[in-house]
Amino acid sequence: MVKKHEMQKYLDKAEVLIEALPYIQRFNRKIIVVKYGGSAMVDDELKEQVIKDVTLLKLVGFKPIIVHGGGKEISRWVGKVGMEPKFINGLRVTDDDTMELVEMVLGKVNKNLVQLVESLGVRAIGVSGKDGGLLKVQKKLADGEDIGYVGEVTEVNSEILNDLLEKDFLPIVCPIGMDDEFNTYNINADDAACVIAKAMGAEKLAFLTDIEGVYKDPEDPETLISELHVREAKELMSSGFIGGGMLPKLNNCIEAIESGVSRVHILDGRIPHCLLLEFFTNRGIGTAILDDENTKFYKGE
Ligand SMILES: Nc1ncnc2c1ncn2[C@@H]1O[C@H](COP(=O)(O)OP(=O)(O)O)[C@@H](O)[C@H]1O
Ligand SMILES: CC(=O)N[C@@H](CCC(=O)OP(=O)(O)O)C(=O)O
Repeated sequence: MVKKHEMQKYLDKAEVLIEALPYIQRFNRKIIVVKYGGSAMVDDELKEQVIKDVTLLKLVGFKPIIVHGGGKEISRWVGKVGMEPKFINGLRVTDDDTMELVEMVLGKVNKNLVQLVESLGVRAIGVSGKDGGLLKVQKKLADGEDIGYVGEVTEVNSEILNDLLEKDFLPIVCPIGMDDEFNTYNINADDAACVIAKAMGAEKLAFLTDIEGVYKDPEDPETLISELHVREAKELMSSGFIGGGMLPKLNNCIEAIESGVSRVHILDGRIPHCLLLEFFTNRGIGTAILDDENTKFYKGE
């Protein structure tokens, strides 16, 4: 029996569940792409919380697909073997040796995520973009410069992911692909998440990262932007205040919105259960990227 003085606690829990109801209805059977990267990946406790959130999304009837990164872990291993990690415009310069390391590290990250999801009682399948020709690529240049085995996705074989979802698996995608000659390429995980969200007709694309969201000025935490229209995002990209890994991320947000993904969000993966907070409460967190025509408030619709 619930004691009288404990009743409020239980009522509060009931309130939280009721608040989630419209969101559960809205995203029921909808495809949600979660790009998982940044430091939320290197902290074991946070990692477990993120994976628990995604499995919960699956169990309440959404169709999540995880696309993971692992850039920090790759750089750690690149350093371990005595090489220096190098990036241009947020993309890793990838020579033969680096490519080998990237594939080894991302393969390990992929299976570790599969293991975590399986341990929570949800069936997961880890695939690399090589499997079944999931991600076909061509060489990607950075400002016209050749940066090695870095791929730009030219084709997504969405049939594989649709089949996995159909059979109720949670697909976990590793951002590696092959070109027409079957050479292996390293794909920025934000790029991979964006093309997959587009090809799968995802309702929502959420980028989990290691910062609160997009800042107008990254030196000033007061300038966090909670709602960013595509037009403003493009202006911001040319302002010089967007740098490093935020460049491909914001570019992909714009690309996803312009290709019809309804909801695109950058979330702080360091906040425990940020995905649940974003999906199931009235309070938006992080930065929502919005269509220019969307004049309504993101969470107030
Ligand atoms: N204007 C900006 N607002 C937010 N982050 C920015 C901005 N400019 C550069 N960044 C950097 O982008 C990083 C996020 O990109 P990245 O490290 O590639 O994340 P992930 O590994 O999650 O893909 C932040 O940690 C921050 O250092
Ligand atoms: C071409 C390129 O830059 N590939 C990325 C792939 C991993 C990644 O994107 O990881 P995060 O999302 O955790 O940064 C890299 O080698 O770091």
